Amino acid sequence: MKINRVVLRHMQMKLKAPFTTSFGSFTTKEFILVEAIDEDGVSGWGESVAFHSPWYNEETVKTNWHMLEDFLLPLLFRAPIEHPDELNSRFSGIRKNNMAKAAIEGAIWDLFAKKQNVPLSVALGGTKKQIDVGISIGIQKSIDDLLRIVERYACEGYRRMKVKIKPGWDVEVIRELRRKFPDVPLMADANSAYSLKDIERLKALDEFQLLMIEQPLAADDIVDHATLQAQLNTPICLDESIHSYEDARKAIELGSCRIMNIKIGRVGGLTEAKRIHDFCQTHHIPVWCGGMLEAGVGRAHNIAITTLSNFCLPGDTAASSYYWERDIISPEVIVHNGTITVPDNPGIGYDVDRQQVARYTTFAKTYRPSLD
Ligand SMILES: O=C(O)CCC(=O)C1=CC=C[C@@H](O)[C@@H]1C(=O)O
Ligand SMILES: [Mg+2]
Repeated sequence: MKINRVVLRHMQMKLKAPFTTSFGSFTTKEFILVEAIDEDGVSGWGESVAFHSPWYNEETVKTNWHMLEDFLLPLLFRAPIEHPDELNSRFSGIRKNNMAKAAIEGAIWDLFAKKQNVPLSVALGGTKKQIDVGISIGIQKSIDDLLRIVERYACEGYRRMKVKIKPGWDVEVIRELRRKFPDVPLMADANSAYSLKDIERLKALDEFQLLMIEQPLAADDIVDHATLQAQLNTPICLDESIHSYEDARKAIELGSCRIMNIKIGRVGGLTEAKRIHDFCQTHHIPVWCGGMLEAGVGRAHNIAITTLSNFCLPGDTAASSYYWERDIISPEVIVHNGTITVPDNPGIGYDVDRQQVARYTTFAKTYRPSLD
């Protein structure tokens, strides 16, 4: 594939409801939409999941734009691409900045699948035609508000409920949830709000048959998580701690987790996500696809990777309508009784709605290979 040009668009989409975690709350999602166009005029689409501020990891919308403009696109334009797997090594001289790498790599994977005339899921080696999905619910003002939201989405058939916890909003909240929903598949995401000093409080969650506790300790830790997992019956799931195949290998070797949340942007792209998936599969560690409040392009990539066989727990890929008044893809992502039917059109499988894209674009810039 010879890339003729890449368009970066800075997007702003208003969330239907504020998203609150132990770090704070926001109501608008800013992100970069990447369109890579080849010499035949075919477009591949990617979406950066970096937030406006560095609360989830060290990347932001602005750092991603800088990395794409000054480093990654010049490397992309340097030579034609036979297969998207090449980009991992082509970008290997750039440290970290995984979300920026994943944004352009995802666009190239979409373009590659379209050129092969196969769905992205098939190009990745996925086999599932339907995927089970869960829903992630931010911290609410009251337990009653949380119970009402869980009730609504359990009735809609979502296969798993993910609620946020933090010190002071944990044991009592989970107890009330279990009282009202004794059988609903339930997990808690702590977003690193605890330390080993809280071990007794975290052990108290063992009585509630949670599917997992996600990222209870520091975002860059795998050692203390191993100490904690040895004392918890509930499986620990790592999210923020896992940035690469190497991190996944070390976490499994140390026994830091029994489940892994794979986010394409956090690990640097679909190629690395697939490597981690395969490694976890050989070590009997189930994985699921985390979410980053993606718009439709990122959501489509998440659906495609979730068709790999070891994605055996429901992920955070809810319907477009859970986040947006109008998404940027057509058709939008629909969840029916907790499942998504995997599109079988070429590439990401959804059309990008250019009218909606234009509506949410605040500014855009086109990049071409330099003439030298
Ligand atoms: O995209 C979704 O619906 C899930 C969003 C979500 O739960 C998260 C996004 C980013 C950081 C966290 O707060 C949390 C997560 O850890 O997965
Ligand atoms: Mg998480």
